[in-house]
Amino acid sequence: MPSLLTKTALTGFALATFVVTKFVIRVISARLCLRHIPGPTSTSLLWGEEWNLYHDAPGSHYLEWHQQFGKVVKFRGACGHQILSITDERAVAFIVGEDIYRFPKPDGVRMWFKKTLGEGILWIEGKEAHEKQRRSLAPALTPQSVRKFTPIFYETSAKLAAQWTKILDNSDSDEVEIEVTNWAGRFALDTVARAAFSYDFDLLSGEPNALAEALDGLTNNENKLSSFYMRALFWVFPAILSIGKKGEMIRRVKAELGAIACQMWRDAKIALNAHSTDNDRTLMALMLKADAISGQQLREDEIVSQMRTVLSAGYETVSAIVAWVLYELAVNPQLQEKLREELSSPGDPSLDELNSQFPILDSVILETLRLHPAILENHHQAAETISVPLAHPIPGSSIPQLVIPKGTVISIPVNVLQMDPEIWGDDAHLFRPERWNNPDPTRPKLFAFSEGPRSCIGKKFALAEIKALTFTLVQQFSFGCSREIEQIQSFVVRPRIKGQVISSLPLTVRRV
Ligand code: HEM
Repeated sequence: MPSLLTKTALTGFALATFVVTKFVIRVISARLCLRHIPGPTSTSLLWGEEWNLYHDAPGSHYLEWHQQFGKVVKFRGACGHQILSITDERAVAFIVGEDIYRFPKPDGVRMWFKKTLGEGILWIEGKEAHEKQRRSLAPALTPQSVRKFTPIFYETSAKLAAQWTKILDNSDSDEVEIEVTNWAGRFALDTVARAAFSYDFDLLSGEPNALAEALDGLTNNENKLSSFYMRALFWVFPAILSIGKKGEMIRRVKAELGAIACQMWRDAKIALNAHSTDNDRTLMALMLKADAISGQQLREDEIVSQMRTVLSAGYETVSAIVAWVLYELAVNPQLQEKLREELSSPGDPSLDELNSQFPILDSVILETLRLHPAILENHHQAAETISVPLAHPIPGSSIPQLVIPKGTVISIPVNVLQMDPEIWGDDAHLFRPERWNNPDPTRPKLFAFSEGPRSCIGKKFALAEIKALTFTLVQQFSFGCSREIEQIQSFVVRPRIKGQVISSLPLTVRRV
């Protein structure tokens, strides 16, 4: 008679064999299903293409592959897992459109958001749960709400300009070199925190701030080996996000941001209960008000996760785009002069004026978003085996469809979509804001904010604050660049001096 121990061991063994067999069958059938998809041969058994994707110019391999293999490309990630890179316009519209909930974020990406921000809108999946969170955030980011935040955008812009004036005043020269990415980050975090819940990190006073440094350290990879391991492996082993120094940093930032958000939530709640209208200018108060009206009543932890998410989503992206706008103006002096002429009207324009009266400003920002998308890849994972329609059949086939097996990770490379010569012309790789004058209405839109039900909910907020800052800075300063600058892949795509490790953008700044 087998003992209880033997029985348990046999059951365990049978279970493990079942799980492993199921996994192997799934991997083999996925491989068979995708065997006709072209792509590069793997350069590393262990890392697949991750090493090259991480270390070479951001997005450069996606550009090469799609030029060579067409609009659907298969490549390997770490530990042999298969990734599909898709730029076919019909397939992309299908994946990010109404079917988005069948293509959730990959497990590793969700784990990252959960660990750093909590169970907010960037983490949540499922139509009903996501729509609930989106509905509660939406009233705080409507054009009317953004109008209420516009004075904050000008105040933080003026603070930044005052700091640069001080630097110039303290210099013997009428031209100084300023490291712009650091100031852009301070501007973006101060702005979003003030708009979100009237919290002033006061980073624009120029003093060091431990939380801001931790937040930056969390996502600024700066090509460290540890950041590479994390990026390469979290797809297959999401638990890697809990270990080591980075894991510790993740926990600390989450706790500190949570403490601030908690306090602000309580203050906003007191103001709401007292029917005070003073607080109506913050994103959190607008959210609470909308919830009270709808009777939805979000819990404290839900609101706190959402506030962390808003801070994080609105910080790095805006900071990167501000840096790239100033860089493009610095290396295009004639355009910078034309823009200065356009922005020469006195006083701060209203939001409506900012959005309607400055076509050069508009085109500079759109062209920057096109050539320097902050979020380079939009990642998804097929929740089930799904047949996706294609505009262009896979080479060698006539079937305008692609069957994507359950579990396959999908990457939509934004730079390839936004630099496709068939759409943007032979000069697609050049910064040419004029292409936005009278654009062809049939031309696909930018993908920098994504599209569909999960597209960026803060787009109008982001555009307004970037416009207000550009307006303020270009009126007061002129910019030049004497260094060779390249892109570096961090959480977002940042600038750095060519050949250096750390992200930075030193620009020469003068008063006008
Ligand atoms: C230039 C600046 C910005 C860019 C380029 C940008 C880009 C994006 C992109 C590409 C997504 C989709 C992400 C995905 O599908 O994985 C996204 C989502 C999101 N963004 Fe932004 N963003 C910017 C600024 C902001 C700001 C300022 C806020 C808040 C005030 C914000 C809040 C959000 C939120 C909450 C989501 C999640 C939406 C959802 O899942 O329904 N973003 N953003």
